[in-house]
Amino acid sequence: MKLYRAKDYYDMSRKAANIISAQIIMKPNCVLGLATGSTPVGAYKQLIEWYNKGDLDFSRVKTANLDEYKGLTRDNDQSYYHFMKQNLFMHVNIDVTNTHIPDGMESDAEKEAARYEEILRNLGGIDLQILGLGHNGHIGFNEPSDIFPKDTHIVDLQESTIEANKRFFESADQVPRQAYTMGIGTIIRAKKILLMVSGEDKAEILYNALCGPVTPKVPASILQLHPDVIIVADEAALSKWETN
Ligand SMILES: N[C@@H]1[C@@H](O)[C@H](O)[C@@H](COP(=O)(O)O)O[C@@H]1O
Repeated sequence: MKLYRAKDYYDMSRKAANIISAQIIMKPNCVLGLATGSTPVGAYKQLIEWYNKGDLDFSRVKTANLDEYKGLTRDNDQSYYHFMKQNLFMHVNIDVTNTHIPDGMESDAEKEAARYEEILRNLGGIDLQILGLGHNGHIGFNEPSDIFPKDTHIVDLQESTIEANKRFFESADQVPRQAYTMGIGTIIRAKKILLMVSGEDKAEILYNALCGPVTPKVPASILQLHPDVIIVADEAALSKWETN
């Protein structure tokens, strides 16, 4: 596990974008596992800037997103499909047929989970998986549980996640109660993982995830067992680390 300390959110974003760019430059047809949420937005912005300068080419890059809310149409401005379009895809030369996101409108959960796992298999595995960290230790939408879910599946979102994500919606009532997410097994099959963490509100969970026991009660703790994890966290997110 490699830990890169960043000064603040901006510095974290640039460091993470450097790691993503290196992946694209070294393997132009790489498969990127993408994340949503506020954490990776700055890194995506930086990638767009480098693309506009002619430094990056996304034409052969393939992507697979971690998760999607169940019941939101693609054009709903809170869907992760919409998020990816707005924050990255529409600004770079990526081929949309090379981008994959679970279909939130598929009501048959087993069918959607199987379809998404097959897509991931056909892509030949994820070269670099980008992750953010939920306040309860979730990665993707894998909520604290008694087991580490293996494959893509449907989840009931926990109250704390609904509460954390309501800032993107008009009210908590509008936050979907379920989502499709890659499983923990799906995530750790990625060859390399980049975990981005920013802010003091994530300090305690980051510390527990990386220094506490490996347990499905803290889903991100599984990362301790992955052979190639890079963490880019800012000083605020590392504050608990320093006092222990
Ligand atoms: N499903 C997403 C995760 O993929 C994300 O990493 C996490 C943290 O979000 P944020 O970066 O906004 O703190 O919560 C969301 O619920």
